[in-house]
Amino acid sequence: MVSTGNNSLEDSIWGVYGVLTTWNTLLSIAATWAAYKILQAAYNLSPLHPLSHIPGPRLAAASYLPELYWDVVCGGRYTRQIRDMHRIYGPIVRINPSEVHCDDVDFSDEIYAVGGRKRGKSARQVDGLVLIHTGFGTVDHDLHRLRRAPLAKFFSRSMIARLEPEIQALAQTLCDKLLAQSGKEAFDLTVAYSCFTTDAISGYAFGQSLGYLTREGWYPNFRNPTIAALKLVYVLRFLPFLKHLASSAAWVVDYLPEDVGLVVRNLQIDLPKKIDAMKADLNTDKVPERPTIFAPMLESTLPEREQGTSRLAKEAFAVLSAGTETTSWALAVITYHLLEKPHLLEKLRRELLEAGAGKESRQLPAWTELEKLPFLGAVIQEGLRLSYGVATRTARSAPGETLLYRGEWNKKAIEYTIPRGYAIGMSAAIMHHDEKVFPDSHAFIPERWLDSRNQRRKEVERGLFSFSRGSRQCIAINLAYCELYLGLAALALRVLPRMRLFKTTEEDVTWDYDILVPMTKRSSKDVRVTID
Ligand code: HEM
Repeated sequence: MVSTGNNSLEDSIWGVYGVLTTWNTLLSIAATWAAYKILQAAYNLSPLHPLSHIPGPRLAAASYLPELYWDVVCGGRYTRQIRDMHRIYGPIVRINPSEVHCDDVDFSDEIYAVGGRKRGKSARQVDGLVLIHTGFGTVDHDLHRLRRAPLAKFFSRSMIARLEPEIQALAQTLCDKLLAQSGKEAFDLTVAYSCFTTDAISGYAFGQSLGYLTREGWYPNFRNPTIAALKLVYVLRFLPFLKHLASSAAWVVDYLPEDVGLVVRNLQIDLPKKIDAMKADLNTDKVPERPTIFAPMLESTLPEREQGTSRLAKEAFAVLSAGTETTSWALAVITYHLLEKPHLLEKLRRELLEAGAGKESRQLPAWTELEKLPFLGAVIQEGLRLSYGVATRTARSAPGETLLYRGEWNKKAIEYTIPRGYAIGMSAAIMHHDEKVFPDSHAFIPERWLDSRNQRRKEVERGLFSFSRGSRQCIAINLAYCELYLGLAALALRVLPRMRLFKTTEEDVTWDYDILVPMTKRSSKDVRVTID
């Protein structure tokens, strides 16, 4: 059909009209959204808001923009801003429209309470985690208790004591592998330690270790993919729907970079397979060769909806990722300082030798004996302090109580109420530099943990926040200490005297930004060493 001139003019007018209408609609939506946000910001700033009495920057009280800017645009730098806010506004500050931050260790037992006092997690904090439906990622107090109970038994002191021979053996394998680098080029020690901690937790939790220490070289390992996943935390906090894309990644696992593929394969393929096999074994009463983390979850009184394969796989994966980076980074920080200050290493070795450990011996004193050594314990505490564990704030909310803070600021008494349900948190990266508790806080000084009788100083111990506190503190403190005591003792006796730092300075172990865990300057190449 041939169109007339009138028709094409009419089409053009309708076309322009269509475009204008679409633009108008989009503009109206944008204007409505902007008006809504302005009204919301006005409410956040008004005396009507339940947090209006808490001091802090006005922009942070009005909107999440400062947090978005520092954590997403600048990459994990809001904790530093929060630290600076405390210097201006005091120990209690409002850091965003719905959250308060505290910098007073004396209030920590109220925020991280135990003994039947309910503590939820902040929903915004959990939104950044891919590991939804895990204990770690659970907002509600009661549901968290239900999910944590079977795991807590698995990580009890008596269970970990039974694991000691295995950790001893792994510590020696780590030393063998490090010594085999003798005369070779420099390598990344952080990655080597991560292979040790990954083998320990994977062997214990899944019945079969990932075997990174017995493989040639240090790659692939679990550190790189864990860091890659954690880098998304702040983006997901602002765009939480994106985390659901992760569930489709199993389809493309063969095309992903090797280390990212490793995470996806574990989470989406290998762990669900193990769980299904374990479920089948339980149905046939087959006794597993050794306990795994799945047995207590499947045999517990968890309701059936909590025992789905996908949820259990995520829970197991959370344990794997929480158990590797924290402990290995603490070991790396300790190693750096011992190599940088040889008199501390000498002192530590002397203590170990006096306790009966042989110079080149592969047999260490028992974990319980090592725990009695004051200087070894002090070195570990100081390493935990300067490695922070989780550097970012870990907020809690009290759904059933209003919290009352009483303290002092600028020599005046202050008092604030934190209304029920509102998140309030503390950050290890800030607390561990409280100069009142840890004078010269950036320096590595193990002696600060000991008094003149070589006993631990209680007031200093109270300042350590590495494992968090209360009902949601780290579930695997026993395992972490077991790895640190045995790993460090073996290293100090057999490897550290032959280890040299390579192009590594204090900057390479100093917190610069965070992605839950602390990160050093982006240009850093981690702790690199050679072996004589
Ligand atoms: C130096 C070593 C470690 C440090 C500093 C550390 C630190 C922490 C912190 C601060 C939390 C609380 C996080 C929050 O409040 O959101 C936590 C929770 C947790 N950690 Fe650790 N951790 C360490 C080792 C381990 C190990 C070896 C494992 C694994 C076996 C592990 C498994 C977990 C789990 C499962 C949770 C969640 C507990 C819950 O929500 O109930 N951690 N850890």
